[in-house]
Amino acid sequence: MSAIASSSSTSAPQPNSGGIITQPPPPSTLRESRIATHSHIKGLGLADDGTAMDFSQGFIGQTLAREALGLHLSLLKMGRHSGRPLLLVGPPGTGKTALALALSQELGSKVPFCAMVGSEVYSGEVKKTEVLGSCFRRAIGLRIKETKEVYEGEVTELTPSEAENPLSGYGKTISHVIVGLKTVKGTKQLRLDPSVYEAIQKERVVIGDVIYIEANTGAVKRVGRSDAYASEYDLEAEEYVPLPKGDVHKRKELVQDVTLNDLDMANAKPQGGQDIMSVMGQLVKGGRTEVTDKLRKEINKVVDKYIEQGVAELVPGVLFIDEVHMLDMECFTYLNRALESPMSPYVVLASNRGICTIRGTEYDGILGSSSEGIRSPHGIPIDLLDRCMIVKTSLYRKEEIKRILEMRCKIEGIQITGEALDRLAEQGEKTSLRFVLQLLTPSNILNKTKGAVGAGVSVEDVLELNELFLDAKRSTGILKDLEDLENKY
Ligand SMILES: Nc1ncnc2c1ncn2[C@@H]1O[C@H](COP(=O)(O)OP(=O)(O)OP(=O)(O)O)[C@@H](O)[C@H]1O
Repeated sequence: MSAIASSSSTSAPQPNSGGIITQPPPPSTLRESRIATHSHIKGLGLADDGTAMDFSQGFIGQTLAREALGLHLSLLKMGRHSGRPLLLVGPPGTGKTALALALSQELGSKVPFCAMVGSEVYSGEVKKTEVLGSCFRRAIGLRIKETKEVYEGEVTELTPSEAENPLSGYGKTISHVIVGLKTVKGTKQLRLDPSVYEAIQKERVVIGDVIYIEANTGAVKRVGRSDAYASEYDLEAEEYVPLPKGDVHKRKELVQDVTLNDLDMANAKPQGGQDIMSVMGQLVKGGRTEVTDKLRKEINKVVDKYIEQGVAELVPGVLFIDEVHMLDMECFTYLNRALESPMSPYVVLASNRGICTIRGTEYDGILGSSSEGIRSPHGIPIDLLDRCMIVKTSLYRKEEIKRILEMRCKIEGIQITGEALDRLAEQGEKTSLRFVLQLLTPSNILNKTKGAVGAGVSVEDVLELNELFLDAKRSTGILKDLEDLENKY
């Protein structure tokens, strides 16, 4: 019988010998909503000599900006970003977000990437600097190598055992679960705590999967599907792994990629179960419920110790702040300080504004006096601007817009005629790339509702859409006309 059978292991992460929890919760860097529009971007599309290829990895045009980012990428890979943020400036819809994403893709999936929008810092509940702080920590990775005692093998049996619920008298609960594990060398049957069963379910483990269970925490990790099942389907996205060698119960070197924010969250949440005794226990032991500066400092100390001992390695990632002009003076002061910290990620800022007021510097004084505030390029204080490496993006030509539209049509499965594409590209040159990209899906719906059979979205559909939707320029024009009319009478 297993040693963990009797231990009160829980699926909640437990502290390790260093006193902090290193078991990663689901990655906190996942943000998909803003990424979908950039699904065609797969990288910067640079040749080996660093020059931008005409059309590669989903990127068209913007060659100078791509090459500049390529150079930054090399600096980053050499670990020499030296706290200088990169600032992307240019008109709306010229690919600043796309460039930042491409940079993160070039760095690979193991390097954390955290994207935020400047206005996200404003909330009634959380301090602005707190939001910024947690984003900074989301963008700093830690690769931890630990040798742990594990039970590893292919699952041959998974039998939960039910019992009467002792608390309510109604319904049933799981009293334990029997898991059979097989390796090349042998097999073992484990009798495990119900919380481990929860962890098994969370990982969606089924018979035939290769898993390991950490002996002292009960954490379960699904490695993949056993090789023996490889011929089950002709086409599958499953990752197949060989049957583990050695004993089921062994010591194994595990590599975990976590972010500092993951560690903060895992250590801030109360540990233990939901029953009354655990809750009381947490109160007595001072169970923490929020991430405080003190907790972060404690974690930093342990992380420093790990790095010194060679157990962990710091992986600085990328923090992307879009619409940076939305930050205010307090945030910029925080940014300046955070950039100088030795644990700073690579910061990429983006703004589509020209000279504008820095938020937080304007005021309505007493006795009716007011100040317009400090005006600065891109709404960024001069001292921070001075530190930035600035890269400019420029407007697209008709031909480039046409190719980007063509690519998006392919990805979204939209059929469109050559003339309609030409028309949209022409319009994009006069309005913006984003506007015409946004017209693609509605034009397809319009075309389908008409029941038109043929080559797809036509010029008529595009013209009809133009009556339904206005671009920014036309909308401003209409407002101006109205104003003139009002002034006349
Ligand atoms: N050079 C390019 N090649 C391919 N697609 C592009 C290119 N530039 C922009 N796009 C696409 O155009 C759309 C708008 O670009 P993006 O959101 O990156 O612009 P932005 O400069 O960040 O705009 P804003 O200033 O309004 O935030 C996205 O779908 C993006 O993927």
